[in-house]
Amino acid sequence: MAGLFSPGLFAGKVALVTGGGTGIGRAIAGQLVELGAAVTVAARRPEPLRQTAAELTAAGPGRCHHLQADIRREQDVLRMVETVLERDGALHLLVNNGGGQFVSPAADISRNGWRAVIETNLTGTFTVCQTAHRLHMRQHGGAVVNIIADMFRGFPLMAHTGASRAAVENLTRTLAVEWAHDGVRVNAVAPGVIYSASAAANYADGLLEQCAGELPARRCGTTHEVAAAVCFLLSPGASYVSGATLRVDGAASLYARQLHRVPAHDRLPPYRGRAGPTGRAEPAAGSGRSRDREW
Ligand SMILES: CCCCCCCCCCC/C=C/C(=O)SCCNC(=O)CCNC(=O)[C@H](O)C(C)(C)COP(=O)(O)OP(=O)(O)OC[C@H]1O[C@@H](n2cnc3c(N)ncnc32)[C@H](O)[C@@H]1OP(=O)(O)O
Ligand SMILES: NC(=O)C1=CN([C@@H]2O[C@H](COP(=O)(O)OP(=O)(O)OC[C@H]3O[C@@H](n4cnc5c(N)ncnc54)[C@H](OP(=O)(O)O)[C@@H]3O)[C@@H](O)[C@H]2O)C=CC1
Repeated sequence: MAGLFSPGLFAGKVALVTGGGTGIGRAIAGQLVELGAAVTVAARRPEPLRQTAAELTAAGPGRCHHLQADIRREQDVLRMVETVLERDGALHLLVNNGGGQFVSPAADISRNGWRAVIETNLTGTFTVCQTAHRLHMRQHGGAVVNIIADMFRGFPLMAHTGASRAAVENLTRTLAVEWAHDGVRVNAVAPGVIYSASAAANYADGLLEQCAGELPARRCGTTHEVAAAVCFLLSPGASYVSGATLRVDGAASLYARQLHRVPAHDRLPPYRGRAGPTGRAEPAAGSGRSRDREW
């Protein structure tokens, strides 16, 4: 992406990227460092964080620190934001990218599985936003980008992530209004199917490759394409953009194909009003059989 944004665009800016050790978060942190920011990447596993911070700092011209934190733990979030403020003296740019889910029919998601995803994607994102605002942005302004997902038509087989990401989109709009007078802009980026090592590993059996040929773009997105959108929203070029969701999906959210295919069935009989002259209901439209189930 070299050359897309002005060199030094984020010089003197302090950024925090959750989930910044891998995949999309790493690409976002990389572009911010390339544009001069002092970035902290935070997540649970220390090794990817350490490696990312070392590689990005070596590449410069900005620098990258790392910090272990679980966004589901309030104390971790407080320590994370306090550490950035103590070390770098400010927090101008926040990217809530840390998150995850698993593939499961809604009927089979355990209560704990549901809670794990909601607490990570929704409550974790809220806690980080609220803490960053309380400790710094309320007084000094800033820009926030929340990473969500393509849940605009629901998210069959990932109900927990669909619900949590839709909630974060709504939260984004609320915060954009509530925090406007503090000089804080809050936006969301909704990636479509993005090729990351984690996505490839978690969506097994070549699912991503299979998806690629069925997307309008005929390929998956790259982590760098998501990062470029995030950098735009964080930049002064987006100074009048707040409460928006930018879809980075090559039009996939407008296209019919989903992870889940509805099997052939005739379980949704039509309502036909009063029975006809025979007193008997007509057969269901489009079905050779009449199920005429009532409940
Ligand atoms: C042609 C177009 C078609 C479109 C097709 C689109 C397809 C691709 C779309 C891609 C969209 C998004 C992609 C990504 O986000 S990729 C990268 C994100 N990374 C991850 O999601 C990481 C993997 N996930 C996790 O780490 C976990 O799922 C979790 C988020 C839950 C992490 O929580 P935690 O570490 O706390 O997890 P625990 O192991 O403690 O489990 C907590 C409970 O959750 C249950 N669980 C966890 N994993 C699964 C699973 N795979 N299946 C079922 N249940 C799971 C676990 O059992 C615990 O519950 P119980 O105590 O009740 O057992
Ligand atoms: N790839 C895709 O197609 C899409 C991805 N997304 C979302 O974009 C984000 C990045 O995804 P991607 O880069 O593909 O996958 P990754 O798995 O590489 O990124 C998720 C990151 O979140 C971190 N994370 C997870 N749980 C927590 C937690 N409790 N506290 C702190 N950090 C946490 C992970 O690190 P660690 O496990 O060490 O904590 C990891 O670095 C995720 O939120 C993902 O759901 C949305 C739509 C599509």
